[in-house]
Amino acid sequence: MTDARQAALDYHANPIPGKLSVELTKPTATARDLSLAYSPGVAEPVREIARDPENAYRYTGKGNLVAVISDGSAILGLGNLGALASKPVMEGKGVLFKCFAGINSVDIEVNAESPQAFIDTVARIADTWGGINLEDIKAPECFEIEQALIEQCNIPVFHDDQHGTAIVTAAGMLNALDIAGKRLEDARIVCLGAGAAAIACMKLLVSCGARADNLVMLDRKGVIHTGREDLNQYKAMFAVDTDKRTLDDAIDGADVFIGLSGPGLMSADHIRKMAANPVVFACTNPDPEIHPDVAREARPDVIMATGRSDFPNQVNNVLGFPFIFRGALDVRATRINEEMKVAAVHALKDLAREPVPQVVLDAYEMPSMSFGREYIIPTPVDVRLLERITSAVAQAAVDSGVARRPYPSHYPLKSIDDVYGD
Ligand SMILES: NC(=O)C1=CN([C@@H]2O[C@H](COP(=O)(O)OP(=O)(O)OC[C@H]3O[C@@H](n4cnc5c(N)ncnc54)[C@H](OP(=O)(O)O)[C@@H]3O)[C@@H](O)[C@H]2O)C=CC1
Ligand SMILES: CC(=O)C(=O)O
Ligand SMILES: [Mg+2]
Repeated sequence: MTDARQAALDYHANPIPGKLSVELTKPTATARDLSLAYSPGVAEPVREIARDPENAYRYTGKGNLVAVISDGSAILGLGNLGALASKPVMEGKGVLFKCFAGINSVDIEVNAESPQAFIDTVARIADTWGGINLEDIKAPECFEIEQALIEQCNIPVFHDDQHGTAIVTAAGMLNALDIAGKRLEDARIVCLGAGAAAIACMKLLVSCGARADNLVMLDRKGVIHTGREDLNQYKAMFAVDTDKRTLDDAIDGADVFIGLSGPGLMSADHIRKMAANPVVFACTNPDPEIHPDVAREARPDVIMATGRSDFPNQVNNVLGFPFIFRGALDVRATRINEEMKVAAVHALKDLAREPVPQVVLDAYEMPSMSFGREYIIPTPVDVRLLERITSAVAQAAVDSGVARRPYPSHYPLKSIDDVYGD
């Protein structure tokens, strides 16, 4: 067993199994405490919530509680390994919710025999939460599942692999192309993968200015072109009239490669065929489409990102979902709409251009970091993400009419200790 593998297993096993626990927020030491926390006192908030369901936000943890729900059908880039095997990732998302945005979460792994069974299961427990983060559910089922749950729930339902990934990818891409001296409108883009993350990323890039006819998407069978008869409706939106059939064909002269597919699928020869200053986002986790060292050796002019924490430029939805949910919860948004997503893109993109605080340099053991090839996007430990993205998302929710509460008077948030306000 490698040292890294053993270290990861030890981290999860010791000193107690798992990465999350539940904490108490009220005193429980005395008979009086217990009579308030449980019988008879607990009956009072029960009656209040039965009278008006909105009181659940006042008397329970609902307003700061997000369910992280998966069926384990697309766990990272590891594939369909089943609901239970997804639990370490879902606990991990809970860790990130808590440490970066002060949000409590519960992970729920659902064994569902069909998308409808999954939808029914989640819809029946939806009132418990302030929001629902769907995670690692494969395409195309994820699209139907998310849409149905958005329609059935009056809390935000957000498939992180789609929208969290798209927001972070768009922010990183706008910055990377700027550094490369190119415009999104002109960029020739190749996207390897045509699933949850890829479809959502390409949709958002198009709405940010990328031209659909400059974009080639590939799945396991190759280029998605208009001559194919095996395309589902989501892939068909990206079918182009082209004689290119393989990654080798498509990558020739491309400005951008985005990998949301599987490990090791891009070669040094592929990257050598790209245009000057190629932008390569090899975002499959844990092992990217091409290792950054291989990419840099083949193309010293590459602007390279991965989904991992151990290389520069981590393009990963961790930069999005904790802060997006924070903003949505704090204005009690009924949904996370396009305006909120676009606001998050710009907040994230703009923050990368500001000086990096010493605490971030210390966390990354770097003498310096500044906007450029090796720093196209902020790091997840940057506490300013909490301030900037959360404020932008909350404001967009208010402006677009999906907020049920006004813009929070305790914003901007400077730390997770401030999330409950005064
Ligand atoms: N960095 C980040 O923040 C994120 C990264 N990801 C990564 O993106 C990847 C996809 O996740 P997700 O979209 O949720 O999963 P899905 O199962 O929805 O989609 C996977 C897609 O990858 C394609 N694919 C798989 N193997 C190959 C191959 N050999 N050649 C071409 N295409 C291939 C599949 O093709 P087909 O349709 O033919 O089956 C499918 O379109 C994962 O590796 C995941 O780790 C996902 C979310 C966030
Ligand atoms: C980061 C993430 O959500 C994924 O790889 O699936
Ligand atoms: Mg995921």
